[in-house]
Amino acid sequence: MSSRGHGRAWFVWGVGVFAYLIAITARTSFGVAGLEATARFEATASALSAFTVLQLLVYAGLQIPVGVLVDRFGPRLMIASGAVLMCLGQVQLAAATSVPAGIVGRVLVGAGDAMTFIAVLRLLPAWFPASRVPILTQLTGQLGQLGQLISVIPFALVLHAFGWSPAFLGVAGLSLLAFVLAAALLRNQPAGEPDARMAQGLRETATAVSKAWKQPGTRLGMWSHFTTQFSGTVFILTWGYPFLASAQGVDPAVVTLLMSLFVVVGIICGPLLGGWVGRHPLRRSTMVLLIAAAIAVVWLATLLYPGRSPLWLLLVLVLVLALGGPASMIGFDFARTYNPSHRMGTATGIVNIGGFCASLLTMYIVGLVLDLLNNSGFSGGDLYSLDSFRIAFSVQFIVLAVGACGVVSCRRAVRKQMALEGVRLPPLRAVLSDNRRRRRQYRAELRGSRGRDGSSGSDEGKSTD
Ligand SMILES: N[C@@H](Cc1c[nH]cn1)C(=O)NCC(=O)O
Repeated sequence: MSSRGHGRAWFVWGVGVFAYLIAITARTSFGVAGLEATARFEATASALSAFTVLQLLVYAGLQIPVGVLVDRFGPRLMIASGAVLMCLGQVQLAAATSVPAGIVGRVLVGAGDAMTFIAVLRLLPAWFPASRVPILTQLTGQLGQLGQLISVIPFALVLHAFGWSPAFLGVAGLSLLAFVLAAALLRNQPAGEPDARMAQGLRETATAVSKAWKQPGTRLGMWSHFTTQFSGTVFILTWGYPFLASAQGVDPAVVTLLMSLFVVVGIICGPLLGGWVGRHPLRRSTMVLLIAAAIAVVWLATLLYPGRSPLWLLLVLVLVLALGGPASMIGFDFARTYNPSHRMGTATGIVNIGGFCASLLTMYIVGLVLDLLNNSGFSGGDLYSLDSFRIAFSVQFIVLAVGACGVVSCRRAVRKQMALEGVRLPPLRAVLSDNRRRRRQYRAELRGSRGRDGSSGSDEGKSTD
């Protein structure tokens, strides 16, 4: 690609990331306005939680249809249409004064949001060389999370200074801007490149979905997303705040700081993980399992700690949970590398269902267990008591175990398929000892060459896995 073509690729990616960032702002803004929503809609806590649950249900339910539509119509149309839906949803919310009217707004936002991320990921292989895609996938996911900060800072400021309608109209304005940029500047692929869109009828669509699902690499992506994303999502969107502030007695300002760390950790670790995945494509599922194990261990330590956990342990908890976001992006890398480009949207949609289903399920069960313990008298009248959270949060170990079993069993199927294609995976132990041997050899050569002429040696050899 020419340097002009390169510039254009970064520009297209920038517009896509902006649209995704605004989708995250639209997704998270309602959570910031919880107290105002209670007063405006005169709603109970469970009616308010219906807003979030419904929005996420719409989001998860639309993933496969949207994936199919991305393959059919291309990312530009989907990103622009998603921005229009989110804009309409925020305008509806700005005007709504009853729970049903508010829910209509959130459903529109959930639908528009569902159309954005998959379509933005679909732009990457069309505009960039394959070697850059893993890092750019990570960067897309992490930069998008900055949308949460827009909700927490400028949106909250406008909400408190000018009220409900101006704040939501402001987010509607940002979605309108995303629409204009996408419609005017996005292109599905560089000029002169073949158009990967597939015009297909119902029967071909069903076949495409079934082929994407039958590909074990797609399911490996879905279980990877399922296993790594949910714990952090549940923590950030629902139960993290009451757990830290009420059960652990952390100062609210420190809680806000801990929650903001999520975004920062993702931005730092995402590209590192993306680079690692690019260098070790045959060890992606091992990384997924290691991060899932780290999440299980840090939860075990926090929930078993006698009494309230010290701040350092809560900090480690937040750091490890935040790693789950970048780790879940490995799932999309599986979808991309195990499916042809004309089926990538569909496969990405299947992967994206994993983490959001696990999150919805866990959010619901944790709430249910907290309610049950409170109604039984176990919580001593404190819905958010530490002992109740210890029991309720333990549900996560079951979800993690189910996810890890899914990863291991799909990985076996993928490896069997690779063996049939003649790709042999060297055992991890052999790779690690080979790496150690190369490092020793490199150091010895370096010492030798320094001894001879004082010059430095060549770069360290890359690992072979
Ligand atoms: N795994 C997330 C993205 C992410 C990255 N860091 C934290 N979260 C994901 O699946 N995103 C899809 C979306 O629509 O946001």
